[in-house]
Amino acid sequence: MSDRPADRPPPILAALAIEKRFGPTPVLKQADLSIARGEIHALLGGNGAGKSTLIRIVSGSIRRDGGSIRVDGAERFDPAAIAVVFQELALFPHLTVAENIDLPHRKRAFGLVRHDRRAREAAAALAMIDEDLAREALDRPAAELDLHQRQLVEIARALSSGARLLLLDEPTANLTFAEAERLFRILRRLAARGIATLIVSHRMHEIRAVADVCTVLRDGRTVIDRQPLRDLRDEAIVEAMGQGQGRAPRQAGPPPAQTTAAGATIDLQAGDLALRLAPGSVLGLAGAPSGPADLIDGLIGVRPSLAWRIMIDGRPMRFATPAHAIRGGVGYVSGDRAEKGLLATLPILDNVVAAARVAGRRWFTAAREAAAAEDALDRLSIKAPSIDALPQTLSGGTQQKLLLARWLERAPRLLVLEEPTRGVDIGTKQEIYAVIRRAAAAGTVVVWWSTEFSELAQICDRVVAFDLAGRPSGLLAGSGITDVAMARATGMAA
Ligand SMILES: Nc1ncnc2c1ncn2[C@@H]1O[C@H](COP(=O)(O)OP(=O)(O)OP(=O)(O)O)[C@@H](O)[C@H]1O
Repeated sequence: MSDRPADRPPPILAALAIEKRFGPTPVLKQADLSIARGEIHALLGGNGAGKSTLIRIVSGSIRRDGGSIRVDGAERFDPAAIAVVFQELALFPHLTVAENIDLPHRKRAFGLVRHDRRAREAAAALAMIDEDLAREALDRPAAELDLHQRQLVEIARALSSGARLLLLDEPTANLTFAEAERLFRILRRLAARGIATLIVSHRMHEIRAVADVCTVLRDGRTVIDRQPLRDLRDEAIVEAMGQGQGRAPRQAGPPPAQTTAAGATIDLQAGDLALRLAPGSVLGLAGAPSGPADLIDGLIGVRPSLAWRIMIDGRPMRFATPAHAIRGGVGYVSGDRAEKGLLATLPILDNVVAAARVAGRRWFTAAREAAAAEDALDRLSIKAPSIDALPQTLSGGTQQKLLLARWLERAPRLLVLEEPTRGVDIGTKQEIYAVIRRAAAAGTVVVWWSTEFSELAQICDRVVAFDLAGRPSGLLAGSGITDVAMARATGMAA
């Protein structure tokens, strides 16, 4: 049946002709995914292409409607062989790291609990990943670890349960530059021991840095099936995703319809560092969250900044609440879409027009709101069944685009962006950059925090770097804004 040479082992995973529909909507249409032992495999595709759905099927968390899955050539396999490494909420915070690693064994245990042996096994699993972490963290509650460390503990748990394929869905979205590098080194080390990884990422430079081969999904179908990345140029991949030149994004759209007097000058001062943001400036913020978050909170009216004095048009900027800030011409795209961004119980329409309503103190739906929302969805290529659907039915990256869509029709005086491209696909990132450039051209001052240094380097005039303690540690400008300079100034160099 197979044309595989007899001496080559079967792939660790062969998922063939996978089909899935949600209600009447087909989401996976004969998708194939095949992963060899010990390879790092990138699963690529635009927002809503079906990547997360395929991962959920392969890991057994949802059922497929069609197709077959084999692990090591067998249809019956130990589900623990394939493990999803979640980013958050997968560890019990009050249990120690060792107990968390040990948890999956408990449900299988019979007879005496061999406590010391278990502890040794947990230590060995974590040491395989990071010896320092194994030495100092095993007896600490998981709650004390940072996100990156928790992710490593989860990998250790998967390995100690017998996983031979790790599934990582956008694992670097909340990591610093150095943490992402460290994760990749670990994945490569595991690959050398025969552990395969499937990684989903929209960051092409990361994919190139870590993965060997890729599979590309487009509209639920496999359009590139397990090709070595070195044989594929970026353009070919983007084209296969359906995001090449032919897609003609509506970048050069009309100027924003409801122009809030753009053209403010903002002065920022922290200690010796003073900078003036003239209308149309794009200021990047780089570094661990605490520094950028303090400045951002001050700018959007959440609470006065501890470190920064903020003036707008020569007067101290003090908004009592975020609603006041919106009315004062401040736009904000939160990086935490679940907590601070999306109105989860309200339809897409309300999410898109939320800013306009707060600014105009309107709370009812007008026909032109629906038209504006449709237009915003169209402009950011947002794939949604209708403007009446709830945001939860959208893919992760699509939800992110929804937050930005609010500001497409307005030209705020100041637009504050927190990781607006997190989880957003390559084609749409370019559209978002175009939106930022267009807002700046209309006189909006843009302040933009991103952990993806290469995008700050592409677009910003200046970048303030923050060190790991949250203090401003450098100001970069023009050609001085490089990945390396930012990594160094933020203390995130690998
Ligand atoms: N529970 C659900 N009900 C209805 N539709 C769903 C559900 N889950 C996913 N979908 C739809 O399935 C499609 C594929 O979503 P999926 O999350 O797999 O995409 P993705 O490729 O992972 O996207 P992203 O890159 O944005 O994370 C999307 O159009 C999404 O709206």
